[in-house]
Amino acid sequence: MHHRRYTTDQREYAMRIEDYGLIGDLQSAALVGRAGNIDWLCLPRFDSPSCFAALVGDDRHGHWSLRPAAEITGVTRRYRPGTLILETDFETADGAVRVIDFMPRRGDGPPRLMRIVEGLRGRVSMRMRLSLRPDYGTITPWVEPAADGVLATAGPDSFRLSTPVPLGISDGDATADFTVAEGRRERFTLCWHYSFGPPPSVEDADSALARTQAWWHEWSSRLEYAGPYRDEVLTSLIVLKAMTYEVTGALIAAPTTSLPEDIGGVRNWDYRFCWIRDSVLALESLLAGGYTEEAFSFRSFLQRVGTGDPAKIQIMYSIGGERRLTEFELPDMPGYEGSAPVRVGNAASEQFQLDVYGELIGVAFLSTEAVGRVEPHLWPRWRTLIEYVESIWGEPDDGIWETRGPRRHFTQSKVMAWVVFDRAVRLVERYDLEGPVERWRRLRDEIHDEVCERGYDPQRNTFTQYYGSEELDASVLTIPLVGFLPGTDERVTGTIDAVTRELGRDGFVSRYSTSRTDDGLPGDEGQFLACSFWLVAALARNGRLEQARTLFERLAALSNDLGLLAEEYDVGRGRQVGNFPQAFSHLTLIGAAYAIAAAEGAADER
Ligand SMILES: OC[C@H]1O[C@H](O[C@H]2O[C@H](CO)[C@@H](O)[C@H](O)[C@H]2O)[C@H](O)[C@@H](O)[C@@H]1O
Repeated sequence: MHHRRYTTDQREYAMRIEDYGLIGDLQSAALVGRAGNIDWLCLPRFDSPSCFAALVGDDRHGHWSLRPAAEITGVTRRYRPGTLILETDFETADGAVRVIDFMPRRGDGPPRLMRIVEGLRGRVSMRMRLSLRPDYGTITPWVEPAADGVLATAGPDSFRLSTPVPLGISDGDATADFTVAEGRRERFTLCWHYSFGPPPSVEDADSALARTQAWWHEWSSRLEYAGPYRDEVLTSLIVLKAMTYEVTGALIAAPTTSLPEDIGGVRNWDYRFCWIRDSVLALESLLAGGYTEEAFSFRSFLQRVGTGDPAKIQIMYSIGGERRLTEFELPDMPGYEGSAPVRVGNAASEQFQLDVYGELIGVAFLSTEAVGRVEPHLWPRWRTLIEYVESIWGEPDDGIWETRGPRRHFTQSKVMAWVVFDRAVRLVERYDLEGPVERWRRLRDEIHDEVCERGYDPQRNTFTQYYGSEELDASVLTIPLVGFLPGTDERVTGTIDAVTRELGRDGFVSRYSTSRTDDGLPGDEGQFLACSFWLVAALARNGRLEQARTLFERLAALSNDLGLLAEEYDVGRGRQVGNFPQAFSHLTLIGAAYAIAAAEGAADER
């Protein structure tokens, strides 16, 4: 298996997933590699066709490289504290340079990606190549000189590169060779606009940098969390914020498509959509951190997309709220390290997943608790949804992992149906609302009894994947987290032990066994980081605080040098795998830190 390689004249760079950093402007995002290569960017939205897709292809599919021309002897990088402004320092024999990469928030302006090269020491020769290949690498734009740089046009898209550095044009690319001396700066601004409209005016890079930094600082300074692992929590919240499409309030699961869960395999999916599950859980983390604005903006998104017949509610939407996410493959795209197909769209959007109703009513309950009242126009909508769940909770579903195998009575799905009626009863009781509360109490208790009987194996003292199955599934680790059973219940203790034993690898856990569960797909996958963080939270609630801390720290150590986590970790290969960075991993990291904080608080009180 080969790594994707980056060549300069002297050296090849292998780009692992963790070699990338994220920058973004709350409407789209780019991945920047350690070698100064931007290999992924979609404009104008997260889910637009890419203009740089070397990440899942090669240099022919678009990239923007900016790095020393001579051999690089060392690379260090970091985010400016509390921001998404990335600084990469390159050491060479002739001196050192810093490349500052960021995407300023748009306001009324166009999408921009800015790169500032700063001389740190000596005089360093730099090489730049901007290779725009719109529509997932299928088009080479027409590139021509413009007043302050070049203009590249392809169909509806125009890109303007503005810089004082003299540019060349070759093979549809813009190129530059230049030298940066200590204390000097060179600036590059890439700006997108519709080719049929006028080119927008460009803000100067230094003031955009100052504005972007001030905005992120202000946002980060609002974090209301003083517990353990604060730095990791803040980084994760910044990642979640970066995945918020601020125009509509939707959140994406990850900014990439088709980074493989199994390197070389087919488990490659498009995550640039708004899953109700992932978004609700992310918002619970944002709410816990004191970020209420995002929660209410997402709630408005949900109100818009969820209008009408509750039977038509989808498990995911596009970030604009569109419903049709038709899945197709890009046959000419080789895939990350040969992991084909590269997919666009997501067929799981048509699945039936019972847990999403629990997440919806769960977040309705939480946001109500945050403000202490139910706005009168919301209760009729929530009640309609709760009544709809009365009619469907007994059906088999596709489950939280949205497997492409048969529908089942998944245990975790039923637990989330219990959440619907549990929160419904609490809403009526606490906020004096109208509703058939007696009927909901009975249903809540009926589902609880059913799960404890049919989703539980008394011989092995563990909850199982689905009714009557002997298979395990790490999703049942959420049982104590949603309040279905107390954390110290012996069935929870048994489930933690069984999942660790049977689904664990080197202390981290898989979602389920891909060989024993029919998920409709060939191949295997890595250890699912969200499940491993759920294990941390379950351990903390189970009174095993030391074990929880140790596992948290081992998981946090898997993050890259910038604190970013993909969906999974392949223990065998010692590499991050799956889409990157992934909201699910970061939001469960936050939940795990909060669970440890709560358990520490409880321990202090004893
Ligand atoms: O395992 C097959 C499925 O994998 C993806 O789903 C996973 O990602 C989602 C987004 O983070 C998450 O909500 C879900 O729980 C995960 O299983 C993929 O999106 C599906 O199309 C695919 O069937």
